[in-house]
Amino acid sequence: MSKETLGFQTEVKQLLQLMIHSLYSNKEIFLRELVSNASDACDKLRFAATQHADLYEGDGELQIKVSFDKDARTITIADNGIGMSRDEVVAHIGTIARSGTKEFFSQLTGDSAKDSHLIGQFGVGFYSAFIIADKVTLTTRRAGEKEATQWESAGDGEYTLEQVDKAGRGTEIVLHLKEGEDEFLNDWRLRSIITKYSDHISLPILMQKRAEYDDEGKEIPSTELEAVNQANALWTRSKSEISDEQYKEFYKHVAHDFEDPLAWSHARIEGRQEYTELLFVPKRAPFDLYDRDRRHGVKLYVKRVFIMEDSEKLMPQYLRFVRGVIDSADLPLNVSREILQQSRDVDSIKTGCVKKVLSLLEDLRDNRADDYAVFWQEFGKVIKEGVGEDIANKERIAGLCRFASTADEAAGEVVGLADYLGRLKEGQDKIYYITADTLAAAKNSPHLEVFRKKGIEVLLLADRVDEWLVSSLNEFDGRKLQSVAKGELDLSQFEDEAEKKQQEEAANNLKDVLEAIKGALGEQVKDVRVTHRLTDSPACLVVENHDMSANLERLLKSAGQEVRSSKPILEINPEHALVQKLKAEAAGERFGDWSQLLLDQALLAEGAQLEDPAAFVKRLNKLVLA
Ligand SMILES: Nc1ncnc2c1ncn2[C@@H]1O[C@H](COP(=O)(O)OP(=O)(O)OP(=O)(O)O)[C@@H](O)[C@H]1O
Repeated sequence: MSKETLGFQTEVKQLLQLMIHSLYSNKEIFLRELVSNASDACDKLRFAATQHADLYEGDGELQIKVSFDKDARTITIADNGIGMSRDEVVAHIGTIARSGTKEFFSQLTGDSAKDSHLIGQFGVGFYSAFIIADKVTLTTRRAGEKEATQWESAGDGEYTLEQVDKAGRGTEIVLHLKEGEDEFLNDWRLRSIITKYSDHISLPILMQKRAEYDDEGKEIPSTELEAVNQANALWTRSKSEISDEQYKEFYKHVAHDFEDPLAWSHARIEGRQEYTELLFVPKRAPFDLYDRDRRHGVKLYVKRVFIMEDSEKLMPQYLRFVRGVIDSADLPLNVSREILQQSRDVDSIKTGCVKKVLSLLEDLRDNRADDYAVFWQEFGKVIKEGVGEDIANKERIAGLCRFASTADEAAGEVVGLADYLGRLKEGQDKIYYITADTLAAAKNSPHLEVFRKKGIEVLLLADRVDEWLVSSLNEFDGRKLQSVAKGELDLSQFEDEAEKKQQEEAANNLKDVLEAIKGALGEQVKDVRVTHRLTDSPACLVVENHDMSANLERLLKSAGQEVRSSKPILEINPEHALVQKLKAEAAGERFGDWSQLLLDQALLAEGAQLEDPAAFVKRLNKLVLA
């Protein structure tokens, strides 16, 4: 087949530009990325060969070779891993086959200073070659196939594809260096980059042996190769032999991340199941955190043979940001996805690893508050999913959660449930919260008025996932969670006799008016009653304890779900001037309008949309002008 020219996907062009700008000051990472890909390709071959040993084709020793040619001004990275077929080259190199990519790139502003941090969320990979090269030639032969494919591009929007001959399987990448990048045509420089970033790779990374000198000081060039790295899998070494730097570099390799991790846990577990886990918490959420098809999770190895990546079997959804490896000593090597789905052994590994991650996060929470704040900012909403998802660990996960609160509102700090319990008022036996669709709506909700007055703290829940969280968490540390917008409010333990008496009288005085309002509003409300929740507002809405909150109802409706509305109860503030006015107008012709206004403003205050806003405006104007 003759040479064909194809165009890059638009996003690839954008990625290349972004990368060259944002990574120029750290350009040596191209080698880490290419070596990392080569090592993944060898891992894949090793696994494929557990089923088809002939894939090794007499070239059994997996390795990566790095070389350079001063005269040609090229650097070559070659592996004898799985290689790629022509179709795979088109699919993987020249296209970014990740859903959400378009949306991600639409966030770019074109201002490289502003955009440069975004590259970290995306990962750099193969294209990082173009930071230092103005032409890249990739030649690859898929294991088990005869034909090889050559891909070549100057990174300017197009690439060529050609069928070629290649001696062995695997991939060879030749970088033709840009003007001014000659510092990389240097044995010492390349070796030190490999040691810095890729020492932990479990395969040997080979380079030509250093030149020796004869007695007369003449160079004897050697054609022998030697390993530049330690070439044993990092997680198999003992903790005391691994430096923080090495852990960080290993993380960047497994996670394809660009930044250091926030924390990690490394342990060898013995007992019913024997395995090693090395798990990392990233510092930043990837752009596709909420994408169901996202890739890159925890990698499963069996006796150091890579089996697969990104298995939900190894980490629950709410810990989907965790990266790293689990290496089992007991699972069979030819374990398939299907077997994994049902394996009890895998379940017990997962249970153990989840506990490790939770301990790691608790440690972060208790001992590294600033880092925990970073973590919470990035992954808090995902962790909250865990309260509903992981019943066995519900209480621990709830203990990790942070919420906005009415305590110290000015500081805008988020608080944990344990902090809340530590500040309970004398006689308080519940954890109070309010849900709303924005923090502002929660904060300004009329339901909080009496709590503010009495100095009782209320948690302000405004994340979508919060409704799910509170529906799964009835209590924490033995204390019930109670919505301030649900049920009859009983704060009698905080009230003195005089207050109680006054409330009773107020309710008695308004008895007839309550009935009249109820009559005027008809089917719109379940009941109308006097409240002690309010100090400043005339009215608010509540639902019964077992009913769905109005906020959840709105969330479900906006997600297109059909929900049976639960009728609210209108509670009115006997002290408020508007209510007093209503009482005075009880027999008047405007009573119906006043009642409707009371209901409508209570709805607006909790963030609801009126069914007939125009009628509301008309009614309001009529009453104002009367
Ligand atoms: N040396 C190689 N041998 C075989 N396949 C490779 C090789 N290098 C890259 N690939 C294929 O190309 C794909 C894209 O590589 P690229 O480095 O762009 O992204 P990645 O490594 O998958 O992820 P990230 O973008 O997060 O780094 C890889 O997933 C792999 O399928």
